[in-house]
Amino acid sequence: MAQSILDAMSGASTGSLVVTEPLNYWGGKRVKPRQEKNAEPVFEPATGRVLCQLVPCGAEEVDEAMQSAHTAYLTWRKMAGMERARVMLEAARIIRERREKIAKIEVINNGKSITEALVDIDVAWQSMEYYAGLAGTLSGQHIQLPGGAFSYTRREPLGVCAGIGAFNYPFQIAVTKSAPALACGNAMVFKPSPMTPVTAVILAEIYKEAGVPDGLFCVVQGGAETGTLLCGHPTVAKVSFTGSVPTGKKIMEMSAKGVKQVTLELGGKSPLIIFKDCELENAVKGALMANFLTQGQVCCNGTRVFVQKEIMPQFLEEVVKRTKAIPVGDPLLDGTRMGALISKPQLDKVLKYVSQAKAEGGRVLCGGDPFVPSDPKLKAGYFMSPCVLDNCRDDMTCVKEEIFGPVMSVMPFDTEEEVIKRANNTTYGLASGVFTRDISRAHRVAENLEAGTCFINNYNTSPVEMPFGGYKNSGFGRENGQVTIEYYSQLKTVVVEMGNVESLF
Ligand SMILES: NC(=O)C1=CN([C@@H]2O[C@H](COP(=O)(O)OP(=O)(O)OC[C@H]3O[C@@H](n4cnc5c(N)ncnc54)[C@H](O)[C@@H]3O)[C@@H](O)[C@H]2O)C=CC1
Ligand SMILES: C[N+](C)(C)CCCC(=O)O
Repeated sequence: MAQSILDAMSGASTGSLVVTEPLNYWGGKRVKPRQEKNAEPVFEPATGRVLCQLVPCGAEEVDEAMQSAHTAYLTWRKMAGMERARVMLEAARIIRERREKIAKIEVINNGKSITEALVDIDVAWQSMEYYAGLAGTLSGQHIQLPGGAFSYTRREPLGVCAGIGAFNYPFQIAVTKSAPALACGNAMVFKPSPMTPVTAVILAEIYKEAGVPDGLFCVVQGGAETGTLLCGHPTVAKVSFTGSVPTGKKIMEMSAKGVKQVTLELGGKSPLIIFKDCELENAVKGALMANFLTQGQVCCNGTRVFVQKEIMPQFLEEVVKRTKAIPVGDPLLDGTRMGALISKPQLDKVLKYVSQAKAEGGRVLCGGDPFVPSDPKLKAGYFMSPCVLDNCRDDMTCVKEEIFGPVMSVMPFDTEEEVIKRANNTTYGLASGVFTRDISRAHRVAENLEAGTCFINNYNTSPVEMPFGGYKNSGFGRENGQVTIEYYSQLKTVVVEMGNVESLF
């Protein structure tokens, strides 16, 4: 059943898919929404056509999903880590087997190129394999106490966790949150972004096929209101959120009321520092990777590109040449490297940042305009040409605010000391990057940058083994890597007396 829905949907091409199957999932099956009168259209970014209807879940539906997740949790938490691992490895195998189909649907819903979506799905099954591998390793400590007494610690699950996702990596975010959660013995109720509701439910079906108890991974659809219901629900032990800083602050406030743990993966305005002793071609490639993946809608993008003055002309010439050569268009074509932005309002917002940059003294070296592909079916898609802005200053809006579009701002610098100060002059702290051939400088810069990640001589690589998360307003908690186990589990101390109780009373 689940596979036949996927097979049918993935037969589509750009401009032809209409999704009518229910997008909620709990109790081991897709669940029809109750409040059809609240339906809102979801658009295919490449064509501007309606892809499906989004019907937000209300309190009753969220409650049903929670109960279903809690029931599954009671079974799942009792299973040995190795048993959970076996189920998760099967889920990883199924994702891998269906990678092309899932990627295709992700592209139709999100607008990114198929080349990128395939990488996203590969990262998803790798994440599942990685946390399956860790599921059997959860363990505690044995502590010897006087008189033969001792204590030991147990790493236990938290319970039902809520996951709230952004639109830019819909399937991958659902896996990045649920894989470590499930490995630790938790259940998860996940709410995707209302703009990208289609692929999370495919993950739910894959988990079911792999053998998780019904309800272990539930999907509820909706926007801010449904998200609020999740954060306030008494069953929820932890909220893991990916999205913007303003929403992250609200999530934290709401979670505080129930003393729920939170992980916040928020936005950024990351610096990429290119020294004159770098290998220029790699630095240029790195700058493109730091700015143009997923049409620039990536939280950890290095959008403030600081280039040492002496190499500025060569850098600009090369970066502009390569940016102009990026093939923009139908995201399902193999040759396309940049697809459509997520929505019309997002496209308008990004274009406005470009005009404002011009008004504030920036110079557009290329792109920054709406792009209309020649294919008639793409005429109403949300495309723009990737943009390089020169002549930027630290006080310009395009340098201070997260644009979330394909816009690179370039600024000159003189010295290491100066550039570190300028790079850190932001409330964000998600990522950073440095290109240099001087290894002492590379590590010194990495140490001094206030960010959760520093890439040396590359940018935006994302192996699942390494922790990812923010400093400052970019959030806290980590995703990926071993450390995430700590964010999805809690420690119990068991104290064992071997002698008589020495009472003071
Ligand atoms: N650090 C990270 O890992 C990542 C961060 N982001 C950040 O996310 C932003 C873009 O994503 P968007 O989807 O536009 O962000 P957003 O903050 O508008 O929405 C994110 C999610 O929160 C939900 N939501 C909105 N208001 C809510 C509320 N009051 N209570 C509960 N849930 C609520 C939305 O429905 C959506 O599922 C950018 O700022 C970007 O930097 C995006 C991807 C990764
Ligand atoms: C996959 N990667 C590293 C390009 C981006 C991951 C963070 C995000 O979801 O925006």
